This record gives sequence, C-alpha cells and structure tokens, in this order.
Amino acid sequence: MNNLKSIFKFGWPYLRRYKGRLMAGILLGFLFGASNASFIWATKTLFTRLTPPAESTAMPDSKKTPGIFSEQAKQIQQTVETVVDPWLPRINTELKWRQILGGLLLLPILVFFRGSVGYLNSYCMAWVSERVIKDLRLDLLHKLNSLSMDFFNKSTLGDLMGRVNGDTQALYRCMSLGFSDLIKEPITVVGVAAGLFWMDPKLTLLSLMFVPTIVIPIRILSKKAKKAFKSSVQEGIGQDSLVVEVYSSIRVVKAFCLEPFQMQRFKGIYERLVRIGMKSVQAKELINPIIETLSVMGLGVVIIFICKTHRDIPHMAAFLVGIISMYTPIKKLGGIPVYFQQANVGAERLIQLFALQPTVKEKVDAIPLKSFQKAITFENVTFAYEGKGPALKNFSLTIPRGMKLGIAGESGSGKSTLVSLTLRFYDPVSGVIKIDGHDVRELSVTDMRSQMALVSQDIVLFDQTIAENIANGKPGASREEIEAAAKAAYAHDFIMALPKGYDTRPGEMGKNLSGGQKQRLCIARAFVRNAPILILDEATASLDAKAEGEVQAAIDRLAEHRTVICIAHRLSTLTNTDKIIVMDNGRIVEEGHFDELLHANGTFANLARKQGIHAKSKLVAQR
Ligand SMILES: Nc1ncnc2c1ncn2[C@@H]1O[C@H](COP(=O)(O)OP(=O)(O)OP(=O)(O)O)[C@@H](O)[C@H]1O
Repeated sequence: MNNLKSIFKFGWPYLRRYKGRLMAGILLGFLFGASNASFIWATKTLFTRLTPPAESTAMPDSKKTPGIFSEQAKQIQQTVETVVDPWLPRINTELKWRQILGGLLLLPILVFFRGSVGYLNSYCMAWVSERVIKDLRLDLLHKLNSLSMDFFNKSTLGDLMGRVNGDTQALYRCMSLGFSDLIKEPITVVGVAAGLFWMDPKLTLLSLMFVPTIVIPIRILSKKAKKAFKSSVQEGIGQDSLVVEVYSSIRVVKAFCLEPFQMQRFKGIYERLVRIGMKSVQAKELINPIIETLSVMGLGVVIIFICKTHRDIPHMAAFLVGIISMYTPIKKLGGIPVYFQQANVGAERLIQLFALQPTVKEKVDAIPLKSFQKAITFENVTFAYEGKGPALKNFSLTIPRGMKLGIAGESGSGKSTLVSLTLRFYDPVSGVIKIDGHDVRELSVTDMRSQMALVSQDIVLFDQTIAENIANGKPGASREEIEAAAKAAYAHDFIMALPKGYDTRPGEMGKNLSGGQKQRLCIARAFVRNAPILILDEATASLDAKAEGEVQAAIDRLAEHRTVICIAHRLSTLTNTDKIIVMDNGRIVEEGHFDELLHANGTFANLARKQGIHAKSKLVAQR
C-alpha cells in the first residue's frame, strides 16, 4: 500500500496531464470487471433453459435461488427473462429464428464486449503510460543537464543509463500493467463475487474462505522480489558501465590483450545476475501455485456443499464458472505488489536524483553577456574538488581581450582546473572570476559559454552527419557557414572525398577518418561558433607528428583575432603565445614570453629541456 502511495505521489504530476484518457481507462477497467460477472448470469440462464425440466426444477423455486435478496432477485430475474425469452432457445420448444440468432450470438457478444473493453482499457492505460514515461524521461534528462560537473564526476555511465532507461521502464511496467490490473482485476473479483453472493451467499462465503490467507505469502514474496530487484538494478548498472568502459577503450583492450580479463569481469557480473534473476523469478512465480492452491481449496468445499444441499445443475454450473473465472484475477492481483515493489525501487532512485541541486546555478535575474569586450580575471581564486585538497590556491590572473595565453606545468598542477573554472563548470570556493568586470556567477551561463569555443584532446564527434556535427558549434548554421568553417579548418577537401560528403556520418565512416581529420572537424565546429574566446586544452596531444602539423595549421588560423587560452604539454606549441604562465601545485610559479622563460632557467626551462628545447636553439627536437 505504501509503495502504491509513494508511486502515485511521484507519478501524479505526470498522470494529471492525461486525466481524460486516464479516467476513460479506469471506466473501461470497471466495465471489463463488470462484464466478467455477466458470464455467471449467461451460464445460469443457458443451463436453466437447456436442462430438461425434471432436473432444473428438482427443487422448489425458493431453494433454486437461495440468495439473500430472493424477492428482488426473483423480480429482476423475471424482468430479464421476459426481455431475453424471445431471443434465447429453450429445450423441448420449437426454435424461432430469433432464438437461433440469440443462441448463436449471446456468448460471442459477451466475449466480444469483454474483449473490446479489455483491449480499450489496456490501450488507454498504455497511451497514458507511454506519455508519462516520455515526459518523465525528458524531465529526467532536463534535470541531468542542469546538474553540475561534480555530479558527473561521481556518476558512471551505467548508473545514468540505469536511471534514464531501467528505472523509468520499471515505472512504465507498473503503470501500464499494474495500474490496469489494479482496476480490472479487483472489479472482476468483486463483480463475480457479488454475482455469486446474489445467487448463493452461503456457498460464496464457503468457497472464498481461503482467499484472505493468500495475503501472507504475497507480502513475504513481494518483499523478496523487491530485494532481488534492487540487487539486479545495481548489477545492471555495473554491467552497463562495463560495456561502455570496455568498448569505448577497445583499442587499449586489444593492444594489451585484455579480452580474457574483461570477459572474466563480464562473467562475474552475469553469474551474479543469474543468481539474482532466479531469486526474483522464484519470488514472482512462487506466488502463482500458492494462490492457486489456496483458492482451489474453496472449490472442494463447494463440491461437498453442493452434494449435501442438492443444488440444481444450472446453479452448480454457474457457480463453478464464477469460481474459476476468479482465479486469474486473484492471481494477477497477487502479482501486482511485485510490480509496485519494483517500480518503487526505480521511483526512489529517481526521487533522489530529482532532489539533487546543481552546485553551479544560474541566477533568476542573470545578467546577459552579448559580447566579450575587455578581460577575464581571476581574483584570489581558491578551488578544491570534493573531498580533496585545493587544486587552485589563491590564484590571480588577468587575460585581456586579444591575448594569447599559454599554460604550462607538470601533470596535476591545475591547468585543466583553470579551464574548467573559466567555462564555469565549477564555482570557486573563494575568490571571484570575472568577465568584463562581471562576477561569472551573476552572468547568464548560456551567454557566457557562447563567448567561448573549446577544442580539447578528447575528440568528440556525435552520431550525426559531418554537416550536423560542425553545426553543433552554432545551431541553425547555414550550409554555406558550415562549408566555410570546414574550409577554414582545412577539412573541406577530405570531406568532399567521402562518398556522401558533408552527409557522411563520422560514426559510419569513422574508421576511414584519421585522428587528425576528426580533430579538424572539431576545429570546424569551433570555427562556425565564431566565439571571441578560444580554449585549447592540449588539442594536438593525441595526434602523431604529421597530423599535429595539419591540425596546428588549422588551430593557428582559428586563433587569429581571438583571445586564446592554450594548455600544452608539448611546449613547442606555445612559441607564438603572448604570455605563458607556468603552474605548480595550483599556483603560478613563473610567467613571461617563451624565450624569457627558457632563459630564466626555472620550472619552464626544466620542462622544455625534457622535450629537447633549449634556450639558445629554441626548438631542437620538436616540430
Ligand atoms: N574531477 C576531479 N575530481 C577530483 N580531483 C580532481 C579532478 N580533476 C582533477 N583533480 C585533481 O586536481 C588537481 C589538478 O588537476 P588538473 O587536472 O587541473 O591538473 P592538470 O595540470 O590539468 O593535469 P594534466 O596535465 O595531467 O591534465 C590534481 O591533483 C588532480 O588529481
């Protein structure tokens, strides 16, 4: 019950949007349930009319309908019989065409009606559930987009996939099947039980006396199912993460012959999934025989009671049809708590996610930034990642518009952190970062980021055409703008040599594109953005010498007339910068021009020497 309440509370804002269809679904569920009761009436009526009078009138009338409302029941029955009499055949009387038609069509009509409302009920509930899940997934993705980088640093891809797909799928199953059964099946049980009670209250009570006992096994088993489902969600996340991890790093896996080792990891997960899956199946399927046995125990009582009290054949037939038609709904009702338990696991995880707040928030009255005019400044900025010491310490820096700034330093010195703060992926713990004199926390995040273009060593292309990939830099860019950007990035010629040109999907033809070509597409994306601030985060680090030369030419062109922040491990790429800052342990330890720093014989010169760059000859080994 608590599960139902919490799922309903969570789902109601979504369900409410489709109230009309939901109500139609509920109404159809009622009709479906009620239509089941009509089979008891049909059985009794047909048996009465088709049984020779000697058998059907073996008992006095008062005993034939031992219901509590015998007078009213008799009256209603008489009215119904007057209406249906000309339409239904009766034994030992001559058949008229209407009776033949009625005899042929009564059961098909009832079955058709029941089937149609059942179908329409499922259709309406699925119609609502599909839309609810679509809305929920969009809200979920909206929420994920709003969260800051610290959340993504902590989450695995498998976890995110589990939330977006698995948790919402469990809710979908619960809504389309669970909610639908929750209406149809109790109405069927109540409708049939009421019909039976009308006919014979004593016999009904006796036959249903074991039904309440099924609550206990249902409670125990649905708790087991919930536990198994929780574990299977965890293992499923592990499995998804592993698939992403292994196949996104397939080159390394193959190069290091890690396939057998990775297969062992997969095997471990799948063996655990098998064990959990079996526990879940045990919990779900064990409910069926328990429910069946307990409900059928009532049938034995019915048989003895009928023998003892000499009930007539139509009465007995209707009763047996009623009892049997209650098994499936009772069984389905027994399975509903399992759906709800599973959906509750998903809902709990989604509620937790929806409750998260981004650490980087945009103010409601954020200041727009239409163009970057003056400078980016860091004033005494200190920043630390969660649970770690400071990555930037009391850091101050001014980057005037038009400056080409190089950033050098040992690994872990804080270079990428500086770039992340410039893009406002994180907010400083103390100090202020300003753009054109505005604290970035006051600025519109979209406006601020649209002043920047990032080219990093991670070459990221989406599963779209080359034209669409380039246009991601400026949504809505025209074909001319896209081609101009590709030409500027020295990418046009190789794109045109592809069979589908700009309409090629890099994913499709990925193997035919070199690292340098893919990086030039990323540079074209930055070109089309035409942002005044260019951030280069080791853009050539993952390329070989030949590709580096090609890409560097494109970068040099992209950097013209822009403010550039360039992180480089290969110090040779910093020769043309206006100023280089050298970082160590979150601080600037040196700054100056390339030559000055080489002559200063400090950290930079040390780093340069390791790369074969010396003060006198400037560049020896590189480029
Ligand atoms: N997402 C993160 N979560 C926690 N700590 C991090 C994270 N990213 C970086 N760090 C830590 O912050 C410090 C600075 O890292 P940063 O990546 O800025 O250095 P870097 O100079 O760019 O290094 P590299 O040249 O290797 O990329 C390091 O101690 C690093 O371990």
